[in-house]
Amino acid sequence: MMADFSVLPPALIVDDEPNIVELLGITLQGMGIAVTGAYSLAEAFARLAEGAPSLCLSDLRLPDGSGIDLVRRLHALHPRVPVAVITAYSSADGAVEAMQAGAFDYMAKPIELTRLRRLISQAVDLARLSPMGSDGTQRLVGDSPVMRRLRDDIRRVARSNAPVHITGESGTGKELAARAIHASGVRHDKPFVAVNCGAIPDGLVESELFGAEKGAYSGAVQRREGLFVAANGGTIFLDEVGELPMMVQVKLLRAIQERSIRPLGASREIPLDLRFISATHRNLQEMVVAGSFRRDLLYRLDVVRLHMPPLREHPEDIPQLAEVILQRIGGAQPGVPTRLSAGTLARLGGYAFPGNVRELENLLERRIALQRDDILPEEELTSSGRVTPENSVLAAVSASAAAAGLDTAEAALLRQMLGQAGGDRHHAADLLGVSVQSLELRLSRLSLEEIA
Ligand SMILES: Nc1ncnc2c1ncn2[C@@H]1O[C@H](COP(=O)(O)OP(=O)(O)OP(=O)(O)O)[C@@H](O)[C@H]1O
Repeated sequence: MMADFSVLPPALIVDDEPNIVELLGITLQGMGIAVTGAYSLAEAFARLAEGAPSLCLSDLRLPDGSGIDLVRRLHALHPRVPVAVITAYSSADGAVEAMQAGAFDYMAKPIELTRLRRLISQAVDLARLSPMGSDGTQRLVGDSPVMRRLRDDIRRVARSNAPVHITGESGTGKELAARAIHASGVRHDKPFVAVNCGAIPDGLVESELFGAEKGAYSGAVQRREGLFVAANGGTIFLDEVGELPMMVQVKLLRAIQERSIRPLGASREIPLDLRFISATHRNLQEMVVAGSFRRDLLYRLDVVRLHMPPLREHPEDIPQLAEVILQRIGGAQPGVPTRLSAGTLARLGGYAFPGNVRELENLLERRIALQRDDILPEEELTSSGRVTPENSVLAAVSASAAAAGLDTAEAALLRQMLGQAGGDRHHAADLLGVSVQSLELRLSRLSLEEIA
């Protein structure tokens, strides 16, 4: 779809080399975007004071300072204005710092026109993305403060091409988060390719990822496109990236730096326009120290970090998660309960879930497969997962509320259960395992009658 750029304010181009300002200006104008130029940091600051540009392209090295200061200033003044930096060719030095400061992307000199046009189109798409992004975070269930913050972080990082590294225990939703980043950004209509780096035999990783020409190695009976090329234009999600063999780590580093790959046995490079998202449940810093993961690769992958909290740190999300999962897996089967009783929820809340949300899913799937009611027998919650009272569900309803006193904790629990019951007192009483009269008495004692 051809965008209508005419309604945008001018783009700001900052470079001390007039011919670069001219080249960028001509390209932008050719795409229908008005431009304004600045030849120093001071001049750029003066332009910003006049108003927000639609987007900004700036050299990193300016005569009176660093383009990173401009990125910071722009990000602070107008956080939704996309800014990209132009780096010196050899090393793309400063690119990682610029993206950490808020640049959505970078481009190395000498400037390649096809790439410049793509960068500008992405910047325009970003400038037009609604404040909340095209929201791909709905599938990440949970209203706890950590989950809300996570969804905000995802929407924020979705407005950039910077590589994201997702850490977190197994089953915490790292892949779900990667998909949400992709779905919330300007690449949402392009491919998302997930690769489990640990699941590919060492000898095949290179050809699987980068592709191979027919006959490139013994056994290569036909040409292989490779997953990077399959994902081109979109996002590649490298799960368990710590499992990559050293030789492939070198090639991955090159692919990120050069933005191109050469399939095995091929004579030419293929240009790449990819967003990299990686994940691991291992400690890559430790692997770097142990010599099994390249420090320079970690530096390139870990530009923006997202951490997925283990389920035991937000047990207050268990009821909602259970409901969504039950609806998803049991929705088609008549008679399958889509809510759990208060007793079951309390037992689940007292469990540490070493396998996190995936374990909760498995547990609920088993219940449905066995066609049992929603009672989870003690023996299913293995002793390894048992937790201490301080992170049980009742404590977790609101640890801070509990600290403020018993009444506050009770009020928080009543609010939560009424919320879950959609305001239905009978249902809420069921969830709590008390009579409606008892629930009403408690509500009245705590002056909460109005919330139901
Ligand atoms: N917040 C959440 N809301 C809804 N479903 C979730 C949430 N977190 C995880 N899940 C579900 O739990 C399962 C495991 O999630 P996912 O595969 O993304 O975890 P992971 O961290 O990538 O696991 P691993 O490290 O084992 O690859 C998936 O079915 C996913 O849909």
